[in-house]
Amino acid sequence: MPSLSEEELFLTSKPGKSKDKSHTMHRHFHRCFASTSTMFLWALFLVALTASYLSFQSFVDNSSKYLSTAWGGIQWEKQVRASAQIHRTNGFSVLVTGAAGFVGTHVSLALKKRGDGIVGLDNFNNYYDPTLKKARKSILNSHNIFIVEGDINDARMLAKLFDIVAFTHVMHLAAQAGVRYAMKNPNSYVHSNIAGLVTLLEECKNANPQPAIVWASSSSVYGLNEKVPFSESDRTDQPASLYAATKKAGEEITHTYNHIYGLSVTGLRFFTVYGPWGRPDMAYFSFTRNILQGKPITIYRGKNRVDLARDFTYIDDIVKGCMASLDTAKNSTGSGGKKQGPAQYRIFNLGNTSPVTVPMMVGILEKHLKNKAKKNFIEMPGNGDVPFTHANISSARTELGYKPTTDLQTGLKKFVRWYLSYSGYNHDKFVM
Ligand SMILES: O=C(O)[C@H]1O[C@H](OP(=O)(O)OP(=O)(O)OC[C@H]2O[C@@H](n3ccc(=O)[nH]c3=O)[C@H](O)[C@@H]2O)[C@H](O)[C@@H](O)[C@H]1O
Repeated sequence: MPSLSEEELFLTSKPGKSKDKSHTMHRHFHRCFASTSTMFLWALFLVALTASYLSFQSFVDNSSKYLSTAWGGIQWEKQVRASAQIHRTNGFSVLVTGAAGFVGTHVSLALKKRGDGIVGLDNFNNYYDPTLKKARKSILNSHNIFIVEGDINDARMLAKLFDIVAFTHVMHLAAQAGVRYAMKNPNSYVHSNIAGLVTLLEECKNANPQPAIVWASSSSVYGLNEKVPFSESDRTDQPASLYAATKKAGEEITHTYNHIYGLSVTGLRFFTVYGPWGRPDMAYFSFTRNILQGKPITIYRGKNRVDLARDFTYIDDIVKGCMASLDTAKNSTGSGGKKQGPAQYRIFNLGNTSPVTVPMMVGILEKHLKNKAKKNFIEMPGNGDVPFTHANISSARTELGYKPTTDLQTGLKKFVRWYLSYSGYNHDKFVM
């Protein structure tokens, strides 16, 4: 049986005029239906398009939930360029990652004050109160330093920055810090200290010219070592925390990029840095807050009630070490992602060389705060802490001219002055 055409399917047999009328009606109906079905197909197509867009978005969101999209556009590019402008002869143009962090803020200001160009980058995560990071950002902005809100895992954003500015240096300070928090949120350490580092190095290696890199490692890489003071040549293969392990991994990863791509790398092992605008998760900071609020503090002790000790290092000394590292960093040798010759690879301890016990640190705070602490002593939990740190700084002294000058008494006095002013305990204005 011959099959009926679509048109025929809609034509029922009615004689005469009525047939014609009905034919016309059916034609009209058919046209209507045909356009409805076209519309239906279009609607289906649009639904499918929207669905695939949404699922792509959710893929992007899921795979990069830390990434910010608060970048891009003509105005943004203008701000980046203006901030990177160099205002001294032979000055640098530096990308400072973690710029709204404790060390990042101080280093950015020091660079700006001497006429270097800086672009800051920070993801403003909530590891500790982002209000403090925003307050630091305001200070930086008031010194004409622009801070890009973004994550070092965002390769597109980094590529854009390197597109806009020929950075001479990268001061890489963005990291997941804190020794004990690594037990609560291990993935945040992998995200920032490993994945983020690799993403950043990939962009640095691709950049033309390649920047020289100075970055923050940590005294924690010495782990369970007992030989003191800690020297750069000592073993670093027995970390006590995941934080330490990721910093150690960072040293190996940067070495690889130095070896394969000719990136100039300087790793700085910071020793318990403290001072104004510091990190609220650190002991000296949280103890200060508790002492003022009349709350108890917990002081850890080692085996046989031995006091823990740290080579507390004042922020201004650390800044000098960072600046000297930038100043003495040789150019990277690669170009277009290819190594052209051997490049500089350095690691330095930046400590104070005079460890102080934690109870002594508390005593100094009590004096400056004119308040007694309510102390609870407990045995150090197995949470990644090490019993003591002590830096040998002879390498930094010889090669960087690094010479720490602030003892814990003086440094904590400055910190307390800042803290009282920042927290509104007094109206003494603290100027950076
Ligand atoms: O040099 C580093 O590489 C690291 O320095 C810093 O780590 P730490 O030296 O462990 O500083 P911090 O937490 O202030 O504890 C100080 C002392 O107080 C003790 N401590 C701590 C907390 C507490 O409640 N009680 C206590 O006794 C504690 O046991 C310790 O003995 C940075 O946080 C870290 O990011 C990294 O940069």
